[in-house]
Amino acid sequence: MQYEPFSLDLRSPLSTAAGAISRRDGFLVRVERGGVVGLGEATPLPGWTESHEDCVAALAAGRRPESILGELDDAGRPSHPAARHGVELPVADAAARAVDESLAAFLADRDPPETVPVNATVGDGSVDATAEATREAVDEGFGAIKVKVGARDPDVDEARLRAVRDAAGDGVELRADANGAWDVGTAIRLIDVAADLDFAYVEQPLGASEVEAHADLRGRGVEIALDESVAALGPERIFDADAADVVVCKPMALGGPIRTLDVARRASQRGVKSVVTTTIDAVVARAGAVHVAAALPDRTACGLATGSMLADDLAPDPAPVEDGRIHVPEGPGLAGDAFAALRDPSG
Ligand SMILES: O=C(O)CCC(=O)c1ccccc1C(=O)O
Ligand SMILES: [Mg+2]
Repeated sequence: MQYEPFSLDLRSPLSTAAGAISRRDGFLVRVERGGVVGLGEATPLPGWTESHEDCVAALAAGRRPESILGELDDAGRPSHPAARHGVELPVADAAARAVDESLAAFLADRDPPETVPVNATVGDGSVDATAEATREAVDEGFGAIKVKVGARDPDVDEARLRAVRDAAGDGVELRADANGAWDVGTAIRLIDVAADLDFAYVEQPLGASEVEAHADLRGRGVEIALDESVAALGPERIFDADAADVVVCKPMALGGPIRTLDVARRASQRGVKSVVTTTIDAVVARAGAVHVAAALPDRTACGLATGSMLADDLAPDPAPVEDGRIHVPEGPGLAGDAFAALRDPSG
């Protein structure tokens, strides 16, 4: 196993209620299996994964991939999800390449679709900037748009939600992500506005640990999606409390593509929908997440249109967004020969 660090700036910071994300520091990982080099990526984001420091320590030189895969916490969840993702992805990539299948086909129970629908991500901004970003997303062909809320006064967020629906028109699926910023009173108020505007879901209205309170917010005419809660407490806790209509599944936070698909399958068995998203990852992890989305048991727009947020990347994107959809790379593995230069250990 080899890993090398990278650092990528965002074109402009993504402003959220949990702070702005302006740079992504991670690791490109290579694992060789039976003469086949698999590619992976570990890009930690505190709040969803271990710290950068803990990720480095988990990947530290000389560690065997198997030991990283097996490192679990008391609840049986990966203790270093980003590092684990950095190992599980190349192992899966190499295995898929060895049998000449795309990663999606290798992971899925059935033939994966050729494309997956994705949502545009509109960061926090003024009412005008939010409306403008929404119009741009509609013009680009997105059929689903997620807007970040919770960073501003609730009156302003209410105006922003109305501006998004106005700018998007009736046919577009809308989502709002508060990143845990609201108290129960504010959440009820904004959830009722979102329901009135026919939003599909509100993501993480309350703090990550507030499982029961989230359960109480369901059934108000807009679905409740959980993201930080899934990363912090694990999916079982969410399922057991009936706390979510939708679980946000970030492969980087859940410990890899196979783990993520396992969570999505368990969700589906419980009637809970899954949405696969990135933590604004580089191109290798994004491609991995596209394959996971293609292998999902149900079809919902995923939060994978994050590549354009980066000013630079590790390689050209083999899975760009077109008309609100991403074409799933044909393979073998992650992206056929598209990542050949990254696979070369001397490069
Ligand atoms: O889901 C999306 O549309 C994009 C991904 C996204 O919003 C995100 C990106 C980095 C960290 C956290 C989040 C989040 O969903 O809260
Ligand atoms: Mg979120």
